[in-house]
Amino acid sequence: MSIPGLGQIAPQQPVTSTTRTITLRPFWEWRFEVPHSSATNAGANVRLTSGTAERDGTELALNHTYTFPRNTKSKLLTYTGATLEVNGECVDRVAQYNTPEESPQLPLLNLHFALQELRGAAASRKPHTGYNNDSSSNSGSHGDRGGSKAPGPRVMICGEKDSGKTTAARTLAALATRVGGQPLVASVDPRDGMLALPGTVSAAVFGTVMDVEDPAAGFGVSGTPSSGPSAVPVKLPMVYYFGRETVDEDVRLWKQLVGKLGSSVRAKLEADEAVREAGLVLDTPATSLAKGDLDVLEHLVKEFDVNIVVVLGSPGVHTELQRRLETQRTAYGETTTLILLDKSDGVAGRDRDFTKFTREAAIKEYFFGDAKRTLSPFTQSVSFDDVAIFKSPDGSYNNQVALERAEISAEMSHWTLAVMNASPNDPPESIRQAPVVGFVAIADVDEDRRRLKILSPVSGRLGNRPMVWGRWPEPYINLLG
Ligand SMILES: Nc1ncnc2c1ncn2[C@@H]1O[C@H](COP(=O)(O)OP(=O)(O)OP(=O)(O)O)[C@@H](O)[C@H]1O
Repeated sequence: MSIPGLGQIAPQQPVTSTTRTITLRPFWEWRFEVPHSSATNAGANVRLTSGTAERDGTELALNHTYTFPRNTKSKLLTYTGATLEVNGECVDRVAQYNTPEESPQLPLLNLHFALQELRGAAASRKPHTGYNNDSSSNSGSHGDRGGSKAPGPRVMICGEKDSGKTTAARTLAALATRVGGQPLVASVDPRDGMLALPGTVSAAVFGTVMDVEDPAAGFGVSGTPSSGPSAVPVKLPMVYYFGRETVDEDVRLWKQLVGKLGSSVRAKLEADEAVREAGLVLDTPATSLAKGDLDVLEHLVKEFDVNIVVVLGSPGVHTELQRRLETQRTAYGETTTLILLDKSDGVAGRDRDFTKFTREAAIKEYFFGDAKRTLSPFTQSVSFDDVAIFKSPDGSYNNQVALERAEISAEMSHWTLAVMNASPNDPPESIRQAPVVGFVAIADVDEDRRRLKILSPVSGRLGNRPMVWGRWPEPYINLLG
C-alpha cells in the first residue's frame, strides 16, 4: 500500500546553478521536473555519486553525469540507498518511505518477479507447432491455438489519464531486459507514439538498455535507427499510422491498425524463442468507465491474447473488466488474471502546453537529433505531380470513406506525413493499413509552380512510396526556421 504524500518535503523552487547533494534511503524517490520554459536550455545535470539508482527500471552508471532535457517529468528511485549530485534548473522533491511496503514501487517490483516466474514456465514449455500465422489477417481473425504452447505473459497496463501506465510498462520492460529478457513492448495510445512520432501505434522488442536521458526514458524517437550515432542500442519498431489524437476519432481505423499490430506481435512471438519466453507488455490509452473505453480494452485483450491485466488506481474499471473477461479464454485456453494496483502519488499531470511541447520536441528530434547527436536531414524540392500524397476526405470520420489523393494546397505546410511501406498504385485501403517506413515534413508549398519542399531524414526518391497526411499531430511551425 502506498500512502499518498507520506513524508514528502515541499517542492523546491527552481534552482539555476548551485550544485546540491541529495541523499536517498532505500525505496525513496527523487522526483523532478525540468520546466520547458527553462531559460538556459541546459536542463538538469545529475550524477550518481554512491549507491544505486534507476529511472523507470534502467540503472544509472556510477559517476556519470546525465543531462535531463527541458520538459522532463520523472523520478530516480533507489532500492539500496543513493547519493545524487544535482546541478541545473529543475523543480524537485524527495518522496520518503519509512518501509519498502509503503513505496508504490514495491507492488510493481513484486509483479515483475511474478512475471519472471511465468517467463521461466514458458521457457520450459516447447514452442508450439502447427500454428499458421497469417500476418495479413485482420482484427479478431487469428484463430484458436488452444492446443499450442502459450508464450510468456502478455500483460496489459490500463488506467485513467495520468495514472502512470507508460511508466509502469517501461519499468516492467526495463526490469525484464535487465535480467536478460527480450520482451515485446507495444503502445496503442496514439497520443504517445512509442519509438515513433505521436499519432501512431507501434511495437518493438526491448532486448537492450534504454536511454536514461531521453525525455520519454527510452520510448522516444532517439531510441530508433537514424543517420547519426546513438547513445544506446537502437530498437526496431513496427509502426502503423493512425493520424488522429484519440481512438474515438476513428475507432474503426484504430481497430484495423491494432489488428495489424496484433498480427505482427503474434508473428514475432512465434518466430523468436527469446521473445516468446518474455512475452508482451502493452501500454493502452487512458480509460474511464465509459462503455466505449471498456470496449477498447476488451478488444485489446482479444487482439493481443492478453492473460494479465494490470489496472492502475481504478477499482471501477477493474471490477467492470473482471466481469467482462470472466468467461473469456485466450487463444491458448488461458483465463485472464486482473490485478489492481494503487496509482503512485508521484505521477505528474501534464497540461496541453506540456504535451504540445513534447510532440514538437519529438518531431524536431526525429529530423534534427538532440544535444547528444546532431542529424542532418535532407531537403528536396519536388514537383507535386511526382509524389503520391493521400488523405482522408474532409469530414470522413470513422473511416467510412477511403483515402483519396490530396490536392496541392498551402494548408499542407509544416505538416508531418507518414511514408508507407506500399506502392502508390496499391488500393487506398492497403496504403492506409501499411506499415510506416518513416516520416517527412512539408517545409514549403509553392501552389503556383506546383512544387513542394520536403524535409526527410534520409535521401532517396519520394515518389516510390505513398505518403499519408493525417489530422494529428498538428503542424509544427518553423521546422527549418
Ligand atoms: N513516481 C513518480 N514521480 C515523478 N514523476 C513520475 C512518477 N511516476 C510517473 N511520473 C511521471 O508522470 C508523468 C505521467 O506518467 P505516465 O506517462 O506513466 O502516465 P500515463 O498514465 O501513461 O499518462 P497518459 O494517461 O497521458 O497516457 C510522466 O512524465 C512520468 O515520467
